[in-house]
Amino acid sequence: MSRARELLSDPLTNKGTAFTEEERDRFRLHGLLPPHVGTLESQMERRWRALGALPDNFQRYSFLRDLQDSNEILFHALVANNIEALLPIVYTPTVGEGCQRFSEIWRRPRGLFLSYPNRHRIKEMLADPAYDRVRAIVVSDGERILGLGDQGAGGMGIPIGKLALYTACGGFHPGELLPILLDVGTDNARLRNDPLYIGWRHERVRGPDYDAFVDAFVAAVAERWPGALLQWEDFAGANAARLLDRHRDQLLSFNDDIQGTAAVAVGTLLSAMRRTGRPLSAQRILLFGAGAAGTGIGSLLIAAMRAEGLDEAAARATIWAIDRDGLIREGANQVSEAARRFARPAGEADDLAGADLATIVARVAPTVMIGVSGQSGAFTEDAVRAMAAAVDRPIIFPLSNPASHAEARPDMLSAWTEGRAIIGTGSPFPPVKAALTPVTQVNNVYIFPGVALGALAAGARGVSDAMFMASARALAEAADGASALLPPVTALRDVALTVATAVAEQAVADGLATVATDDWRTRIAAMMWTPEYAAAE
Ligand SMILES: NC(=O)C1=CN([C@@H]2O[C@H](COP(=O)(O)OP(=O)(O)OC[C@H]3O[C@@H](n4cnc5c(N)ncnc54)[C@H](OP(=O)(O)O)[C@@H]3O)[C@@H](O)[C@H]2O)C=CC1
Ligand SMILES: CC(=O)C(=O)O
Ligand SMILES: [Mg+2]
Repeated sequence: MSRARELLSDPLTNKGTAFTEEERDRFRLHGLLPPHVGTLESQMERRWRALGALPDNFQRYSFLRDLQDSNEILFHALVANNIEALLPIVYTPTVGEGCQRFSEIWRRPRGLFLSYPNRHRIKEMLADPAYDRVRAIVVSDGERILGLGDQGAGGMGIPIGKLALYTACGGFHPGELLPILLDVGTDNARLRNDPLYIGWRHERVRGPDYDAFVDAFVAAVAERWPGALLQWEDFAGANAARLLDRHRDQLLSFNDDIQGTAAVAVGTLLSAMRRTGRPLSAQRILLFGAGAAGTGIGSLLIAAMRAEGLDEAAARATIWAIDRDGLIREGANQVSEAARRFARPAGEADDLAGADLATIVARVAPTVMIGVSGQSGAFTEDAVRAMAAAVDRPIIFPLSNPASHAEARPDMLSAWTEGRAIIGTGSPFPPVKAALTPVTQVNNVYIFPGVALGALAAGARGVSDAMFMASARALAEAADGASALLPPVTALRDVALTVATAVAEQAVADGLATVATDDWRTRIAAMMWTPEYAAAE
């Protein structure tokens, strides 16, 4: 291929009409481009108009994915400059539909699909020199995509979307990022029977074969990119914590659904506490959904309360956890080991066996209710009214994604509580006029770009739980002065810098840093890339 065609076909080097006259002369681009020489700004304007003319957000998602695969710098400039409008498209909620319809809109390769039948070729697949610069990876096996369940190879939409935010918020150059999908099959029969499905048509590989595959993947990543960061994303409940525990000492890694979600939830609650002047330890917290996110939030809450002076038992006593078969009680439910930590003592709540949410709420009178169950409408009117009857300013966070799976809609929560509820949602919703406190988007996007940036800046040897606690505290502080509980999404880049600074400082305090500086904020800010064209070479 001629250098001219190479430059145009690689999304990292393609500038479209923005190639200069000098570059057109030098690389023989004349004729392959129309004569007009554009700028990044004029290109953004053209794409912005084209986006506005599309009929719905899914079409916009598809358009943006095409743009990312043809001109990556322009894609990132457009996203970074219009984050409020485009976050709901490249990320939740629209990315959910993007995963469900991934095969339908498949155009060009992006990232790596490591499929089980190719398990003997993992090293070979990672070896491509195009990946020499990789510093951060987001990996999923597609089994628990948002609240949408098993999306098989279509789950690749999530690593792609998360990494777009590594760039928009964390200032990573896209050439340093690699989305990976571990294709171990799918138990979604609709996908397997879809003639257009792009993944491996096989039931999910499980057990020791699955573990051996993931082991080989992790070993290959550690060898290919020593010091790189691996973010685990949207693995199903049974694998999420297990894989993190198994591999977290082997390479720099964290599970976003467990740890990132915990940090954003705790950070948002700490922000609420800073306003009310009441500590976390004075709350009664109801966790609805005790999977990866729920148990992660519960554990970090306990750590935060212990820092406020409570012992483990007293901290646990503030938390009531509900899973699929109701309130978790000692010896009464079939739940994971992580969820068992939140079981209410035997005999304490036997009368709540099989009780619905409204009955549990009436009895517990929670001050905080957090939904991470993926169950749309689970926060019923009765339950919310019962909460509002006992608490002046109930804190209610239906965090499940996408918006269609939220435990309640904020306008309904506000109506049922006469505007008193302090509301946080996982996905963005339209503003609610009647809400006394503006609705906040409580999403781990406030955490993961900064954690990755801070950990890599510090050359950290691991990501500790204390680093997540530091990120939660930094987030709460960054929210001071904001009208909602968190800064607006337009401030996400600054939030990532603040979080990264706190994470790097904590890495030093934990003895995990291999880099030293007395000014982390300046050092990290200087590392953050802004989308702009480089001279063609
Ligand atoms: N806002 C944010 O930043 C984030 C939001 N989330 C969202 O949280 C949700 C859960 O994610 P995650 O924890 O990783 O998923 P998991 O599957 O690990 O956990 C979901 C838990 O909810 C339980 N559950 C299912 N149905 C009910 C029910 N009717 N009542 C009570 N509990 C129920 C599940 O039980 P069982 O296993 O038996 O089905 C499971 O334990 C998703 O929708 C996800 O999008 C996740 C991460 C970040
Ligand atoms: C936000 C996120 O990570 C999730 O919903 O899974
Ligand atoms: Mg996730």
